[in-house]
Amino acid sequence: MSGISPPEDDPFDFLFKIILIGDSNVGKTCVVQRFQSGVFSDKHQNTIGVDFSVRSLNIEGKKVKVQVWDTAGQERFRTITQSYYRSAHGAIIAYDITRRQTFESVPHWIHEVERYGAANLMVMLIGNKTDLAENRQILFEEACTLAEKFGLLAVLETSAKESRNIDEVFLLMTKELIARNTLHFHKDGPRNSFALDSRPIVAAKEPEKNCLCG
Ligand SMILES: Nc1nc2c(ncn2[C@@H]2O[C@H](COP(=O)(O)OP(=O)(O)OP(=O)(O)O)[C@@H](O)[C@H]2O)c(=O)[nH]1
Repeated sequence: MSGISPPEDDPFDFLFKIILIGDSNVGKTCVVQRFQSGVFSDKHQNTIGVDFSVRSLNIEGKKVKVQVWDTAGQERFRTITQSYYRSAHGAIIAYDITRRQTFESVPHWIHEVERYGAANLMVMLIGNKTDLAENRQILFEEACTLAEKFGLLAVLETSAKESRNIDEVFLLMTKELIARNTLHFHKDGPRNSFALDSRPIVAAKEPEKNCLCG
């Protein structure tokens, strides 16, 4: 476990905790590293327990602090990682588009979230490693069907290696969290406001690889 708490004198309008879960080796740590510092490393080291990182975003004039909890996918750390679900506002479940087994685990991760997370925890699905498209085993449409079945917020396909859709994942989640936490700003309700606000962000880079559910 590593990381530091954000300084208390660093002001922000919103603080959101997002937990990243999914099978081992799907690329969770690489996604977080790409989001936090813009780098990708081929050197692989399995996460031990949970790693913490933070990044500040400016969204529509609001300073948003995003804390990301990168969890170990390995079974032996399950008890530790489960204890982090409760305080999360959002969960991102990751699978590897080149390994069907990691996609078949997604319902298991959804059940974990339902079991250990808060009742209103927002859940998104990401299919990582799109740079390995020639080895693809899961169609994007399959992921959308699954996400709709379980009422997830959205599905995005990403590549930590090629920096595809990484910021978009966190922006999408964060914007929805802001919308849900500022209901009084949105006379049409959070869902409508969110759809209007967030679609262009995702569509800008990978129009065919995002699906907003619900
Ligand atoms: N080609 C490709 N490889 C990736 C990508 N993201 C991660 N990898 C590789 O996949 C392997 C696993 O990445 P990690 O980020 O450590 O996986 P993890 O899901 O955090 O694994 P655990 O810590 O065990 O849960 C590493 O060898 C990475 O270099 C990607 O977008 N494309």
